[in-house]
Amino acid sequence: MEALRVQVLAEKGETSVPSQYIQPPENRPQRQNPNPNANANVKGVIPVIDLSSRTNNLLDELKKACKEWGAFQVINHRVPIGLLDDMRRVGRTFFEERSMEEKLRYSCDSASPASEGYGSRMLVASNDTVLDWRDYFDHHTLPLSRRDPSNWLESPADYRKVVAEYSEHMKALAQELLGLVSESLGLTCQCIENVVGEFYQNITISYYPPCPQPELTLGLQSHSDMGAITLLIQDDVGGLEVFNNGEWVTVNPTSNAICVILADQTEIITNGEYRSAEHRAVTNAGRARLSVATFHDPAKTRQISPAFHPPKYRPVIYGDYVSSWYTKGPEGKRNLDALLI
Ligand SMILES: O=C(O)CCC(=O)C(=O)O
Ligand SMILES: [Fe+2]
Repeated sequence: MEALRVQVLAEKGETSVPSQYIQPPENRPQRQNPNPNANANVKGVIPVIDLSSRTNNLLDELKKACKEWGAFQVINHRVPIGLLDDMRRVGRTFFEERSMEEKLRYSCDSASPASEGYGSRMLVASNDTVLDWRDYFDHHTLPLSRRDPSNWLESPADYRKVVAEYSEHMKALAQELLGLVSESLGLTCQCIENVVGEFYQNITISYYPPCPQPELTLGLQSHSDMGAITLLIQDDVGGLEVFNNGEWVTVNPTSNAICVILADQTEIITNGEYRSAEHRAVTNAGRARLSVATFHDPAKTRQISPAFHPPKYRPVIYGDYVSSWYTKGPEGKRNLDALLI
């Protein structure tokens, strides 16, 4: 069980998924509307923000996106597109070009949550949670004191260099975005970053093998991210969905865009002015999908509290928040709601 990876199941060529992967009916993805245009009229489209437009409009657009969605895509973000492609390329070689024996040498410690390496289960705790149709490789990238590139792949030859460069660019973009988010609320540019403190950054490559029963499964169950801000890139397959206005809306895969997902600590710091985005990944029967999520979190010892008065959330030590998330599971947003005053 420990070593079980979704990719192994997928490669067996079964026509049905094991029962642990079957979602209860209320969580199953809706069947796609056969007419995509009909969908577009009803559903919103996740906002796309051009970061090169340094006008007042930018802050207005950002404010609207954060308020209505808690997620948006950015373009013209100054992260080299070649680096996004490189990150996808080196990540894909791990899943598609290494033998299972080789891959398992990088297994994460399944007994401790969020440990670095190759894994499949987001949660350690209970036996009765439905499993995600996903494998992943997690890298601890920042602060440098927790970075040990010897835990990362050695090949392709540029793997570690790409991850290190990608980490740096994502950190800079996360800082820029938290600055803009702060300003859009009339706070000083540094405000949110000052509450978060030094970034604890993880880069997680997720790999969703084709699934024989996509209508019964989820690649990743509905959740909001725990930390401050997540920056995500995906390939051209698509599968990331954001919950908005009672509906699950697909984030269009755009190879040069970066998807920004506000996470729970940003909701607390903004005193609920901006909500963290509930999102999930759906599977498909045809093609494997790859995404790379870069999480920016506070230190476990950091106390997070709202930057506005009167506060609507109780202060929380980030490490306590994480423990409760791993114990209770991410379903809905009950960890965050528990802090509401
Ligand atoms: O693969 C995706 O698109 C979603 C990944 C994600 O939400 C996560 O790792 O927290
Ligand atoms: Fe997420």
